[in-house]
Amino acid sequence: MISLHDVSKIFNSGKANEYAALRGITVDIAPCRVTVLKGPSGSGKTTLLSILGGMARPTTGRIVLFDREITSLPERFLSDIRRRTFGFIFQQFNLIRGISLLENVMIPAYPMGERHGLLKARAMSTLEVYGLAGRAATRVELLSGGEMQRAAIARALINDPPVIIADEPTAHLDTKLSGEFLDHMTRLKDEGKTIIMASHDPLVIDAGLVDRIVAIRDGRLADGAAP
Ligand SMILES: Nc1ncnc2c1ncn2[C@@H]1O[C@H](COP(=O)(O)OP(=O)(O)OP(=O)(O)O)[C@@H](O)[C@H]1O
Repeated sequence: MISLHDVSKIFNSGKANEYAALRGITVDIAPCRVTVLKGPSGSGKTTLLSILGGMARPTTGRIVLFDREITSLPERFLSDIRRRTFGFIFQQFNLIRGISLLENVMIPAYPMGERHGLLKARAMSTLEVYGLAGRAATRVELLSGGEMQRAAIARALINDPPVIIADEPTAHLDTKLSGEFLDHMTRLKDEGKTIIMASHDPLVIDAGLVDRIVAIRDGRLADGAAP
């Protein structure tokens, strides 16, 4: 469903500090499966996730999403595809402090132009699924760690994207919360979502829900990794 063909990402191209974060990556992400990008710090996992999720463009190579080449689409088309296709869960969750949980969850849907009342009702029912409806008006910085984690998942789901992308989602969670996070991902997988996570956490890598591990080292697929 997402195919990268010979993708590279060069930062600071042509300058003294030029750096090749990804080199010659060819990979196919299967639908309705859980794929984990595994590799040491600095190996290129976040860069690869950003390219898979349409948040960054490759320097060279091609991206095909649902049989459509999206490599060179103008930003306005790409951002529309990004919003409809992907839900993002960031390391440390990146919730916006100072505003309520409900507003945080609604933010990714604002550009879709839906009527405010409808969007609010949808956000509330998503919060209900995650046991957070009673906390909707609470500023996010007042939530517990577990609530923040569920809030981040709810926000990623607000546009009902087919693909969830999570960058080191358990890096700042204890074992119990990490297990709960994986339980949520298992349920989403059962609902047919495609899940792509970057992680070097053994709890994630060895989890039963993982269908495929893509190992990365120094910006390349590690030896033996099939596309
Ligand atoms: N905007 C940028 N400009 C220059 N170099 C960058 C930029 N973003 C990433 N890099 C470099 O590219 C390499 C890969 O970074 P990336 O964040 O993808 O690795 P990672 O595997 O996700 O690491 P971590 O597990 O520490 O998050 C690193 O050496 C990083 O310093």
